[in-house]
This record gives sequence, C-alpha cells and structure tokens, in this order.
Amino acid sequence: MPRTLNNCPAPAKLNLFLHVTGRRADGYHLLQTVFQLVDFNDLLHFEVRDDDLIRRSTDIPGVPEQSDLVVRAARLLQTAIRAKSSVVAGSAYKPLGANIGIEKNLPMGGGLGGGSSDAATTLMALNHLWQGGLSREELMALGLQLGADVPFFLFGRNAFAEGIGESLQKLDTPRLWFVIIQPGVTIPTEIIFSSSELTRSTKPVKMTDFSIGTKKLFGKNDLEAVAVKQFPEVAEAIKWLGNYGDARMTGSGACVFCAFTEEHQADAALKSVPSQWKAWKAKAMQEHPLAGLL
Ligand SMILES: C[C@](O)(CO)[C@H](O)COP(=O)(O)OP(=O)(O)OC[C@H]1O[C@@H](n2ccc(N)nc2=O)[C@H](O)[C@@H]1O
Ligand SMILES: Nc1ncnc2c1ncn2[C@@H]1O[C@H](COP(=O)(O)OP(=O)(O)OP(=O)(O)O)[C@@H](O)[C@H]1O
Repeated sequence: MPRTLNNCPAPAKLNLFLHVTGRRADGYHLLQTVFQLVDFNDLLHFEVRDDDLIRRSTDIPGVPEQSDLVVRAARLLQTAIRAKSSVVAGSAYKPLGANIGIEKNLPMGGGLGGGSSDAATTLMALNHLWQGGLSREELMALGLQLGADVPFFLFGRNAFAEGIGESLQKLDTPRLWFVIIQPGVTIPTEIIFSSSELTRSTKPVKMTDFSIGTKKLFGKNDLEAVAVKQFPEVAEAIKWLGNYGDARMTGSGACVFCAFTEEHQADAALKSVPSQWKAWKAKAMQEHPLAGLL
C-alpha cells in the first residue's frame, strides 16, 4: 500500500457564465453555471501517519490550520471511513492520519475555487492512500458539506451545474486558452451573494443552449455587477481585458478572464498585461488530473 502521494494538482475552475436563478429558504442561491477546469493549480503532498492525526505541514497566511478546507476535508473523510468500516468490518478498524503539504499558487478569494479544489484533491488522495473505498458519489456528498464548489472538482469533468452548484451534467467545452487577471483585491463570496443589489431572477437556460464563439462567451456572470460596484479594480481589469475579447469575472471574483482559440493570442495578451496586476495563461482541461484515482 503506498504511503505517500506527492505533487497532486488541485486545479482552478472558471465559471464560463453564472446565472443566479433563485434563492433557497436557507439563503443559498440557485445557480446555473458552466464549470471549466484549467491547468493552473495548487500542488498538494500527502504522507500517511500511523496515528490518527491530521497535520498541515505548510503554513498558509490568513488560514489557520484548523479551518483549512484541506484539514477539514481530511477529518470528514476519516469520520466517514470509520462509519463505513464499522458497518462492514466490525469494530477493529484503526483510523490513519496524514501530513499534508500545500503549495498555494491559486489566489485566495479569487473566484477560481482554490480552497474547494484543495479540499477535493484531499478527499481523492486520502481516500486512495487510506484505502477508504468511498465512491465518487459518496465523496461528492461529503464535499458538499465543505462548500458548494467541492462536488464539481470531484465530478472530474467540465460541467453544466444547477442547484447550488452540486447538480452536475458533464459537458464538452472547446479547447480554449485563457488569460486570467487578479485585479489586486480579494472578494469574500458571501459579500457578493448577500448584496441587496444582486439580480436573483435570471431566466433559466437549457444546457443544450450552451455554445461558445471565438470571441463571445455564452450568458453572463450575475455576480459581476455587484462586484464591480464595490470593487472598481475589477471593473478596470474587465475593461482592459475587454480589448481582447469578451472579458468577465469568474465565480464571485475577484479574478477576470478572457478566452482565446489560439495559444499565441493568449501569449500576446498576457505580455501586455499592466504590471500592477498578476496574470496567468491557462489551458482548458477536459478532465481532472486525479480522476483516475476514483
Ligand atoms: C460563486 C461560486 O464559486 C460559483 O462557482 C460558488 O457558488 C461558491 O462556492 P463556495 O466558495 O464553495 O461557496 P460556499 O463556501 O459553499 O459558500 C460561501 C457563501 O456563499 C454563499 N453562497 C454560495 C453558493 C451558493 N450557491 N449560494 C450562496 O448564497 C453563501 O452565503 C455561503 O455562505
Ligand atoms: N486550503 C485553502 N486554500 C484557500 N483558501 C482556504 C483554504 N482553506 C480555507 N480557505 C478559506 O476559504 C476562503 C476562500 O478561498 P478560495 O481560494 O477558495 O476562494 P475563491 O476562489 O473565491 O472560491 P470560490 O470560487 O469557491 O468562491 C479563503 O479566504 C480562506 O479563508
């Protein structure tokens, strides 16, 4: 049985569009979105411990160990495996622990789903190392307890999502290149969703309506109007990137992106990004790099 899994990617997602179609009684919003996986990622390293401790071996400024989604994911998985083993194998089950290292590349509060992706990678890697035997569906149900974006990363394919983001249908998306700009602000998701100015009644679309042109993306991001009002930096980045095509925000921001059909077009745009912003080029991926673990 392997004891370590190193260099496990936790890729970013882009919301190619994001429509808010309603609100549930618990305050969570009903969405329609297309999730696109891209090859820009955090890297996680896992080592099995024979005691049942979960330790984060790298510090993430601003994220205490106990509230890190990676640590919370590992604990949740431990509990689920323990519950499953006690049903299947009686009481002899001894839980294992893990040391988890995180190389953070994805900006936090960026709308790229970094924390959620780290959590999904943790669930996949530790389910494998601990031989937990949980199915993809079981992991997705656990992931939903950690955040609305986590099930998508476990689903492992680009998807049309509904509900709060957990009802997923696989979708083939074009092999595009993206330029992603971090406009220098961090936006907490709940600030955008709780705004009284948020449009919550966009008319639902059908998945079959989805199409993507070379310049024009389908739909819009309903969270963008709220974000640009509160964070002019986001508006500025969208305006600048809009010179190259249809630029928009991903998720609840702050990052903005533009799609390109050819890599050299993305390179040209990336080269001219003003130096006050961090920016990256990313390629569309068809599948999560760890999909094979499940
Ligand atoms: C904006 C998106 O990134 C789009 O992919 C997601 O919907 C957000 O997913 P996430 O970061 O995993 O979100 P969570 O950690 O579950 O929720 C953060 C906060 O956002 C709000 N929230 C989130 C998702 C959703 N469908 N409706 C909401 O109203 C809730 O106030 C919640 O307290
Ligand atoms: N491993 C982690 N990596 C990043 N953030 C984490 C992690 N664990 C907990 N968090 C918390 O989650 C918050 C959101 O971070 P994240 O990078 O997922 O934002 P995001 O990209 O805007 O997410 P989304 O697109 O899902 O709204 C952070 O501000 C941080 O407090």
